[in-house]
Amino acid sequence: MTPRTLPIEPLTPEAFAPFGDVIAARADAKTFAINQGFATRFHDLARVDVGEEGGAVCVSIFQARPRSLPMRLSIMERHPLGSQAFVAMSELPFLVVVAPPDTVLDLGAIRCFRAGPGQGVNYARGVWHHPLIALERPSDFLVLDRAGAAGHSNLDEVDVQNALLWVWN
Ligand SMILES: NC(=O)N[C@@H](O)C(=O)O
Ligand code: NI
Repeated sequence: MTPRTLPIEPLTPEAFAPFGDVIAARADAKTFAINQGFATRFHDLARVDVGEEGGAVCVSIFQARPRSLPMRLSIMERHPLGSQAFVAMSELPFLVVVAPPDTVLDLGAIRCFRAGPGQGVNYARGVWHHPLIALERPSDFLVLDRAGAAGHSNLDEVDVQNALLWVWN
């Protein structure tokens, strides 16, 4: 395999649309002034899709340790029964590595986005992604994904170390 470095793309709703939603105070969001004008609601930003096979929304915090760059991708995973959202609770950037939700991972279709301060992502159900890639310092993430009955596997994984896919800073 020839080593390949993935370009790091800016995270925009349009570019990320094949993989899910960008969770942010987006310019294209439907907004409402609420709470007597003391807040603005950026409405309905992401599709939380966890109902397959009796699933329910699960709200968690991931305390993530930063990865060091350059980094070779190790694994790609997907959750066939539910979406998964990550919203940084710090002002730090993080990397989002994704591929389309085909049953078989397409190594050539893997893309890397950089989520900036104030941005989060919601992986649509079945979208391939690398496990959370936090940067710079330990940081917390709010995570919304699927809680389901035992015995319903919601995780497909592929070891991609031999694909020699790298992300640099
Ligand atoms: N293991 C776990 O819950 N996290 C992964 O699904 C991930 O995408 O980081
Ligand atoms: Ni995941």
